[in-house]
Amino acid sequence: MNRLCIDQLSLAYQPSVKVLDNISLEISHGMFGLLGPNGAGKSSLMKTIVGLQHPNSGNILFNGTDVIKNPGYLHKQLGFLPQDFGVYPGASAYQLLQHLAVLKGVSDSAARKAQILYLLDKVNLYQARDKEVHTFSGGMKQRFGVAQALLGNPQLIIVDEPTAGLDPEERNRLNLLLSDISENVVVMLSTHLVEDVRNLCSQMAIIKRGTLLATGTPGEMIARLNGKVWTQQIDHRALTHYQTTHRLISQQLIEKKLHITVYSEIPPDGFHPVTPTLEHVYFHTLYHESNPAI
Ligand SMILES: Nc1ncnc2c1ncn2[C@@H]1O[C@H](COP(=O)(O)OP(=O)(O)OP(=O)(O)O)[C@@H](O)[C@H]1O
Repeated sequence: MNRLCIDQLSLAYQPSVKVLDNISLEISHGMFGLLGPNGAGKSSLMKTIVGLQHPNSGNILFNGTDVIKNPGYLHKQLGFLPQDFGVYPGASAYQLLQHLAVLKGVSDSAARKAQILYLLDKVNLYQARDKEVHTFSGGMKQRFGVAQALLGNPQLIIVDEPTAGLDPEERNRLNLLLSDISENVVVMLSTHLVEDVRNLCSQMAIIKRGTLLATGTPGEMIARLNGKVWTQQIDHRALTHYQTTHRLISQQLIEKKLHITVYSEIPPDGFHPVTPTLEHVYFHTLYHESNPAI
């Protein structure tokens, strides 16, 4: 079984500005979802794991081997899709994958060809295999990026917002592919789509300003909110009042009427209970777990 252990990892791009602050995570095979708002440190964590950033302190072990000291050990087993994935002009999808597969050590030419065609089919680019990648649409480039990350049967796959910019059909296709692959390998993905984490991930973490706020299985994290989420339709002029007197999780307009959802351990006056969702967990964690003032 593959296992990634991150132990007390800290990173600062500039002295005294910590982008990752003492992060510890134990991740086994399956899909691991990393949720957090813009600037939380998701990409920085991923870049540090793959060796593109050197941490200020802490350890990263993959299957027991220290990958900060032995980056070569991880690179042989790693597939990575960065957020800003660039491509060389002039090369077709097939040629570029061929080149990248050789770099990844897929030395048998028949196996290499079979794997490239399989992946092109899986990411729905088989018909476009002879087109130059730099002419692809944003969504096609993203799908190409996922294909290159899967070359060479990696044991650790790290994908930074893999479905960003994809239409719903392509998003589903990629999610299914990643889910299939994650049966035996570790797939870490960052996303802003709470729904994707709920549907796909067996483990997850929420980070904010470089700090780990919560980790667990989506089911466990939702269960912790059972009986503690309440909703009510309110007059929009009363919103400020509720913001100061209740732990607001979300506000939503439904047919032009303002509905608020709050966290409370006892039934608040005028509210009725709702079944908690991962979105409630996410916003409750972001707004209240790091600042349980009210
Ligand atoms: N190379 C860098 N030099 C200096 N600061 C950086 C660098 N890269 C990221 N940062 C800062 O580190 C913090 C975390 O950024 P990061 O890109 O890791 O967040 P993120 O959670 O991936 O955000 P997003 O969801 O917007 O992609 C931000 O404040 C960002 O400005």
